[in-house]
Amino acid sequence: MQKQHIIRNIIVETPSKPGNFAKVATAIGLGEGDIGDITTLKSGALTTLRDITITCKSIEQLDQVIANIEEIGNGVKIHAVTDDVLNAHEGGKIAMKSRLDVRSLGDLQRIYTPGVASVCMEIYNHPEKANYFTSIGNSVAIVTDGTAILGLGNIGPVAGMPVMEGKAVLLDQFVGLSGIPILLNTSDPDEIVETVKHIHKGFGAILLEDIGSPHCFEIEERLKEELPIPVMHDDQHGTAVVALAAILSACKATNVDVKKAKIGQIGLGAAGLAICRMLMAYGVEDVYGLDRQEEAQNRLLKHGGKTIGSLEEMMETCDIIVATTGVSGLIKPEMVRKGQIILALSNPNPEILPSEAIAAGAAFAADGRSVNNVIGFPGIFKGALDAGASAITYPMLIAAAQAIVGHTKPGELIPNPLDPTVHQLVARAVEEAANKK
Ligand SMILES: NC(=O)c1ccc[n+]([C@@H]2O[C@H](COP(=O)([O-])OP(=O)(O)OC[C@H]3O[C@@H](n4cnc5c(N)ncnc54)[C@H](O)[C@@H]3O)[C@@H](O)[C@H]2O)c1
Ligand SMILES: O=C(O)C[C@H](O)C(=O)O
Ligand SMILES: [Mg+2]
Repeated sequence: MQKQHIIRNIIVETPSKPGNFAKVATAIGLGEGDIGDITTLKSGALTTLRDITITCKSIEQLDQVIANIEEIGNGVKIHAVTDDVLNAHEGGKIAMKSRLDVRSLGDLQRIYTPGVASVCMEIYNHPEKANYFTSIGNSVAIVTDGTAILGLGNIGPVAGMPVMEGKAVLLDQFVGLSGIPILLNTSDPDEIVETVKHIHKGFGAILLEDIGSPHCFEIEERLKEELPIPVMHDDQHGTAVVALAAILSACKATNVDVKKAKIGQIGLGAAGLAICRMLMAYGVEDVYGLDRQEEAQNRLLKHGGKTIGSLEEMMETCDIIVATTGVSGLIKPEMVRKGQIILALSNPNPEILPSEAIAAGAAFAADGRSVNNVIGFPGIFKGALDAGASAITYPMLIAAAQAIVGHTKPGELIPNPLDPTVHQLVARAVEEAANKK
């Protein structure tokens, strides 16, 4: 099991004189806490109250940070230490809400009975009208069996629900789609395929999330074949789109021809195999893969990739390294080659911290927080639904990656996911690519 990040909010009062906040920041830094958002809650003549978000690697480190701040004295006081991450999850992050108000009898008759019967019959007689007169075309089922929740492993679908709710929040806020988590009490491929087939009619598309390998491959393939709506396993193809985009941006910045570069993928599970397949579909000639499981390596060979003997050999051979193993700290700084591009994408902790990789000589380095499928999946689903596509194809995924690259600032690997334009651009590119077929 992975070690966790401890995120806490410290409410600190300081005398309203220059330099006092600097003392608090130094105390946090000396305890190796990482400062995030800072909100001034009160700015009085005598004292100032701030809410400071900090991230620590352990509870012991958090205790050290708190002790450091308390030691400052001279009017610097901690009022509270709160767990805002946990608080934000109270009651869950999503809710099914009505878009219409029911205020009068007329509303009731229009929205519900008897009015609704005529809409039912309209759809019965013209099934395609369900797209206009229901929310189906705007709804995405977020399906998990809980077998590969982030890099936390098989913690089950209920423990994975906060991730599924998170994906729903992102679909809503970035592209206006309704994401509805479906938690499966089975990880048997036959049962999953059967269940999704039975419930698909209520959805415009199916997003498979955090389903472990190798069963995720069979499940996605079968559902794609058997359902008339888009199905995409986000950990495979959403991740592959974003990894391709980051690689293209890094190559642009370093004048490297991506198709001629040697690219090494460590971890050939859901994300890793899809990244290799995406790179090969883009035209990269030398894609090398490494996994501790032989069957995962064989899968890559079947898809036309190459394997390599060891982690050390891969780090020596390849110009670009992508890692999706779920193993924090797997890549040691001494393995990094000067000028390498390193994407250590495992969440919640990367195979090597970007700062360590850069200090060890990498030209570009990023982790799974910045190179994250959040940049891809909302626009991919929106574009596919807007196009009325029955499937999500490689040309649509490559168009998504190119839209991301087109919106990336020089010197950066990936755009800011909070920039709403990027999701609109991805959606438009995917829709256009779908319509080209
Ligand atoms: N940044 C993103 O957007 C993003 C998206 C998807 C997945 N991920 C991360 O990628 C990681 C893997 O996710 P997944 O869904 O592919 O899981 P997975 O279980 O399908 O794949 C992990 C693979 O890594 C291999 N592996 C483990 N330790 C290894 C080692 N020491 N050397 C070589 N191979 C090793 C395993 O055998 C397995 O095949 C997770 O941490 C997840 O959070 C990140
Ligand atoms: O959920 C994320 O942050 C990205 C990805 O889907 C993952 O499983 O790590
Ligand atoms: Mg995931």
